[in-house]
Amino acid sequence: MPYLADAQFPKSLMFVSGLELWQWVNQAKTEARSSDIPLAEIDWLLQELAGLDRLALRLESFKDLPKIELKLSLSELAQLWQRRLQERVPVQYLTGVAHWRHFSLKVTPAVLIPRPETELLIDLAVEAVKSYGVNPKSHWVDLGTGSGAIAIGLASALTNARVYAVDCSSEALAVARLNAENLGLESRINFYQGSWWEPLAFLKGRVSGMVSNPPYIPSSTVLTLQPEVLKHEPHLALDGGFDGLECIRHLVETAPDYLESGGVWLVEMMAGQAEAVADMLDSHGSYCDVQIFSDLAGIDRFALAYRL
Ligand SMILES: C[S@@+](CC[C@H](N)C(=O)[O-])C[C@H]1O[C@@H](n2cnc3c(N)ncnc32)[C@H](O)[C@@H]1O
Repeated sequence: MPYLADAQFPKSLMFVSGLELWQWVNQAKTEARSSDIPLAEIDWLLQELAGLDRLALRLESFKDLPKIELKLSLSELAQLWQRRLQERVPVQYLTGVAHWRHFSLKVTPAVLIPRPETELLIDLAVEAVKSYGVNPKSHWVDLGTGSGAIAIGLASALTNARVYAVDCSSEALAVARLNAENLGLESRINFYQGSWWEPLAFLKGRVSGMVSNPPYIPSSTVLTLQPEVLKHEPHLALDGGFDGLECIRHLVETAPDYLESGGVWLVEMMAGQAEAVADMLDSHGSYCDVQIFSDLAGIDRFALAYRL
């Protein structure tokens, strides 16, 4: 069976009894425990595919329902679950949906599954606008947009901004465009295929904010990642070259040509990279007020600076 996201949903929905589904859930929980997969992932599957809410899943109250609508048959659900167990396919690729901030985003294996820590980039951008008087109205860019998560977050939070989203992958851009359309934000975001700033020459000197979650994992570390990431997420989204910093270094070098004075440079990075990134920004000569912010786990995760 392909990813659910690739499959056509059947024209008529499938029905199972609450008891049948509950029995399947119990078996799936046993399998999850022995495969070291969080039990919450079964809930995610059923929230998407059976329309059950978290409370019904936690209290198992769905067990008493005479019939539950599924988006696929019970045997297809079991097949999807086997792909999770055996091939270690992330559940978001199986359902085709990832929840990020208050958005439901389509995801396919062409895009990185947007991570919870990345959500904070939007708050940092909003804070920069409020506290440092960065222009909220003009041009903001999301370089390496993937699913479009950051561009969508910026367009939604900075209601007067125009957002320019770039990715070198045409497949990723197709997903990002669809997400923007589904959320009614397509008129606020322009999408470009190309490498980093290269398609945005017309914005030189006029950008208020650059936000990016570039590939930042050292090439040799990529090969050691858990199978969910290594086997299923796009390497183009992960591999940051020999020291993991190749893309970030490029963004430090190139952004000054595009940012207006006072414009913000904001990037996500990996644990252990903060000092090197702060040094690059400090020693470049085009930035001021270099700051490092941590994520909710206390890891130094974001670097922010302003164009002099
Ligand atoms: C870590 S992912 C981030 C995706 C998304 N912004 C997010 O935060 O979930 C990095 C993205 O950068 C893109 N990318 C890699 N090299 C690039 C390049 N030279 N120019 C533009 N985008 C690039 C990848 O295709 C991928 O979508």
